[in-house]
Amino acid sequence: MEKKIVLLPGDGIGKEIMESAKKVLAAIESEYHHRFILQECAIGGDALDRYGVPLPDDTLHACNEADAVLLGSVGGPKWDNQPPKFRPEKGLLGIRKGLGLFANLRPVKTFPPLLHASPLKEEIVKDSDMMIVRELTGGLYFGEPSERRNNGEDVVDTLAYSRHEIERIVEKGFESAQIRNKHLTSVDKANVLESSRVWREIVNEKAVDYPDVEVEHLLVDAAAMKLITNPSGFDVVVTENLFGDILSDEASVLTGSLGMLPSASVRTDGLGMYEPVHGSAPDIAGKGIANPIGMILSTALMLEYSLGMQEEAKAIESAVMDCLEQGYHTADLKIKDGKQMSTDEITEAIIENLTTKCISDSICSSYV
Ligand SMILES: NC(=O)C1=CN([C@@H]2O[C@H](COP(=O)(O)OP(=O)(O)OC[C@H]3O[C@@H](n4cnc5c(N)ncnc54)[C@H](O)[C@@H]3O)[C@@H](O)[C@H]2O)C=CC1
Ligand SMILES: CC(C)CC(=O)C(=O)O
Ligand SMILES: [Mg+2]
Repeated sequence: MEKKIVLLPGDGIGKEIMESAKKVLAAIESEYHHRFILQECAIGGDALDRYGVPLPDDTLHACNEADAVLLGSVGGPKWDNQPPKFRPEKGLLGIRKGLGLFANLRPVKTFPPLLHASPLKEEIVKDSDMMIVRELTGGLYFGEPSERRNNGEDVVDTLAYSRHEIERIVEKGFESAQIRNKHLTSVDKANVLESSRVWREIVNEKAVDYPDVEVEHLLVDAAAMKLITNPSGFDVVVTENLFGDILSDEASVLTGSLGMLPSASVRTDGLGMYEPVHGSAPDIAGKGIANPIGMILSTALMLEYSLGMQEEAKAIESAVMDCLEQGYHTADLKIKDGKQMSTDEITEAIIENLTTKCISDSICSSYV
């Protein structure tokens, strides 16, 4: 198969982990005889430095023409004092909105070899397996007005949603629950926010169309607590943009590191942008120690969801698991034994597992 993929490395460790994704894609190409046409484009601070804007038109155009998009991460202290329109994060928000990627799917599943790497007790984290379905193109991150007033004495941000925006993400949540364990937790702040009360009404209306799915409503503060006291009680979580952003970073603690979590940002026609959950990690950027697993698993999600390569995606996931079982890990995972590796070393270890598995299982031959 021939597929066109746009790569948006971005800033900080985004550039480093994108190199890992490229190596994994090259291994998949050679093992499965595919051809990936890769086009690298600028976004975030990198785009600001090179073109003066965080999302150049050419980048958006290239992404629209592609079969899928892979993103590293954006942002960093260098651009923190830019005016709002010229912050790297505006580039990320702009590409999500520009491509209409309204649903951000963030799977959170613990890895058996890493149960002891979580700061939470092993018996608490051990059966965690959830999908956070986060609304991605509405809410506080996009609402207008968003500005300082009266010489900075007052400030306003706006949380706005249309019925349509809520309906489509809630439907995505129900659909995801139907193919998983048929339990949907809708997270809101309906005791305070009008937008949450409408959200809750829409969830209850939609529930009629999905009688096989059990629905539960949780206020976001209680959800944050339950996420770390009883994480295995969640199957699918559907929530608005800001709550989903915060809860997914919190949920990453179950796996041992924020660097482990992948995500898929999708719309209805199959185009998707795939990105790790974490940011550009300026504190470790340039040291060669970033954990590339969230990025590599995002690459697997891209193969599965946008490129129709389920077998290849499984091969990557199982190579990652093998690597963790062999005791290999990066410095962010607090593990006493095992072997600590750099970004490049662990990428090579994953690729070694991928290619060895391909040869020994002969799973690739059917794709020749
Ligand atoms: N999707 C994106 O591009 C996102 C961008 N950001 C941006 O990233 C910049 C830094 O934000 P922070 O709050 O520091 O969040 P962050 O997610 O970049 O880092 C938080 C902590 O997790 C660690 N970490 C994150 N990913 C890691 C990895 N793969 N391997 C090892 N350790 C990892 C970092 O070293 C840091 O200690 C900001 O400019 C922010 O706006 C933040 C979140 C998402
Ligand atoms: C940098 C933000 C715009 C987004 C974020 O933190 C995220 O999508 O996880
Ligand atoms: Mg975030």
